[in-house]
Amino acid sequence: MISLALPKGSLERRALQLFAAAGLDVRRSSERSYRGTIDYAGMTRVAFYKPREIPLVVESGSFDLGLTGADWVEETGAKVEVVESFDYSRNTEKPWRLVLAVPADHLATGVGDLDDGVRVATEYPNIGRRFFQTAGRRAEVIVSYGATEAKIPELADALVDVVETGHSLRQNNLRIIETIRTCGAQLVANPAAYADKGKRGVIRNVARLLQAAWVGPAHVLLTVRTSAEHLTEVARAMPGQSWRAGTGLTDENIVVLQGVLPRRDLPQTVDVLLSAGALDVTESGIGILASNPSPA
Ligand SMILES: Nc1ncnc2c1ncn2[C@@H]1O[C@H](COP(=O)(O)OP(=O)(O)OP(=O)(O)O)[C@@H](O)[C@H]1O
Ligand SMILES: O=P(O)(O)OC[C@H]1O[C@H](OP(=O)(O)OP(=O)(O)O)[C@H](O)[C@@H]1O
Repeated sequence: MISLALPKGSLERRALQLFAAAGLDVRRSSERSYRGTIDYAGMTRVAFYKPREIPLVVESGSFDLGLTGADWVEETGAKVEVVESFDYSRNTEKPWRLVLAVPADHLATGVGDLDDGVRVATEYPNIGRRFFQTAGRRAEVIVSYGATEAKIPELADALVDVVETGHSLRQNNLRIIETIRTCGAQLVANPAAYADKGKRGVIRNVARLLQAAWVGPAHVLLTVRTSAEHLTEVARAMPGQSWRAGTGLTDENIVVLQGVLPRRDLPQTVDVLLSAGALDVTESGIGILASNPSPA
């Protein structure tokens, strides 16, 4: 029922990990195969495309759903529904940026310091032009097909490009003077498919599974044992999303509590629980964390 375009290249490895973590393993004969399958009811066709093409093939209806970069959604101006966002980049679990950069020894500290007619190399001519228009500066946009840093100084004076770690800019002696926007990976849907009741259901379920697999590992499950005597204080120290899991195997006086909390809060919460009188605290990793927005 649903066809899916997955990103080839920079966004591919983490996309495949995320789909696998959600139980939506993508099977294909080899990494060079651009067709795959996902064993999930309603997912009929899976293909790999360049992220820059995905917004357009989703807009046209060639695919119902696609995972691409927010930069290409904006650059193409494709009419698609953004269903979910995931802030990862090629190498990190953080969003990347589109920036304006100049040679390190340039005196400019912002776009306003660049001369009218400045030559700007970019793979994002629409975003680049709009940025200069909004800044009230006239720029000559030079379309680049990659290795954009190399265009300076022969073809361009500045560039608008993707920055993740900043390594490429440093290696080419360039310096950021403006951040144009931050970008993450986006799950986008064809508007007609999203309006169709059956397809929308599958799209929403896939998005929910991916989101659950995205947030799950950032959380932990705590299992806490306490004596009935310390229950009130220990329960108070439990995370917001907690429940009573049972009593001790042989000792009715032992209460077992469980709760979910962000992994970053773990050290502090363990300290507080033990100080409140907990007998022990066990932490387990979480794969999927799925919940209804408003539980009954
Ligand atoms: N470190 C990074 N370098 C390049 N692109 C990145 C990085 N992190 C995230 N991205 C995003 O990955 C996507 C790359 O898509 P694009 O269609 O431009 O393919 P590409 O230029 O051939 O690059 P690649 O094949 O390496 O993915 C873009 O949305 C881009 O912003
Ligand atoms: O900040 P960084 O971590 O260095 O990542 C950003 C760099 O990676 C991308 O280039 P890519 O390797 O995809 O080659 P390309 O320039 O030919 O697109 C992008 O165009 C930047 O050059």
